[in-house]
Amino acid sequence: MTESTAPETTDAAASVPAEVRVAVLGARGRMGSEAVQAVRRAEGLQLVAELGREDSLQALVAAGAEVVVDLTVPSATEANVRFAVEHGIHCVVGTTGWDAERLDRLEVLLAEHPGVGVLIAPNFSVGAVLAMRFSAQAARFFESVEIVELHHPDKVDAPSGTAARTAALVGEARRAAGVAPSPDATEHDPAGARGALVDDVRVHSVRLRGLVAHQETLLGGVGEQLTIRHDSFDRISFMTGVVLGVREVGSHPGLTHGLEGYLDLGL
Ligand SMILES: NC(=O)C1=CN([C@@H]2O[C@H](COP(=O)(O)OP(=O)(O)OC[C@H]3O[C@@H](n4cnc5c(N)ncnc54)[C@H](O)[C@@H]3O)[C@@H](O)[C@H]2O)C=CC1
Ligand SMILES: O=C(O)C1=N[C@H](C(=O)O)C[C@H](O)C1
Repeated sequence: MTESTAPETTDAAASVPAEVRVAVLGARGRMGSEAVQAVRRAEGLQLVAELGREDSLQALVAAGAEVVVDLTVPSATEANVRFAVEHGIHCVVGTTGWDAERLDRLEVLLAEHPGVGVLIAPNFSVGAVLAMRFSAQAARFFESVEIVELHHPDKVDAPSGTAARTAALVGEARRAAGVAPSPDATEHDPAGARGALVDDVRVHSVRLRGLVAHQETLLGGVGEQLTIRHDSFDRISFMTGVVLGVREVGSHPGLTHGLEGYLDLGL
């Protein structure tokens, strides 16, 4: 654990714009270690704590964190966020596992703590956010839609949070437009070769050494196909979104689901 204690206010410090005090949870992981560097580089942000699995969440309070970035594991993220919200600390969450039930519980918690902001971002990359939005926009114009997500083999969850969110957005758009589920004559699939069904959309998960994070939305109509593909070749692609989230979350009380809540996509 690395942390610094909360500073005392002095008259001299009062004239200098305060830096946002940021803690990273999961700081030694693939994303967390990148986020630590991004926060260190970012103007106006001060890294006050880097916490790992063994560290007590009380260190967030001791360090005077104003914003916590959660990049841990699906089994830990809800308890982390609950602790932060209950202590008045804003949260920027990239960890997966935020299903509808968890989001509902979080909204109830946030209603009890007005003024605290939480961003749940299935993907911090601007390209991925756009790909999700484009997929939702296109969804009603095609008879068939399936999603293929491709990730590094050290990823512990499937389907990816991005794919689950894309499927939810696509499913919602198709239902709103009265479009039927994609046609599929499969009668016999004992091995589950047709993938997972998420919001009436088939999602296929590939795990392959050499990959980082990639996704295709395949949209099929009679005699044509549209493919919306996004590739993150490096985790640096997520850092603009992490820093934007940290800067914005304090100005957006309550729950924001998706980085697009802080972006003017003009769509
Ligand atoms: N929203 C986005 O743009 C992105 C989200 N992710 C998600 O972020 C999460 C982390 O991904 P990776 O960094 O690749 O995983 P990782 O396994 O490399 O890192 C997770 C880290 O969290 C630590 N950890 C586990 N429980 C903890 C706890 N209770 N408190 C503090 N630390 C704890 C682990 O020891 C590990 O160091 C995953 O859910 C992944 O899907 C990953 C990339 C981009
Ligand atoms: O584990 C990862 O690597 C990633 N996780 C997120 C997800 O599950 O969607 C975001 C991105 O795909 C990378």
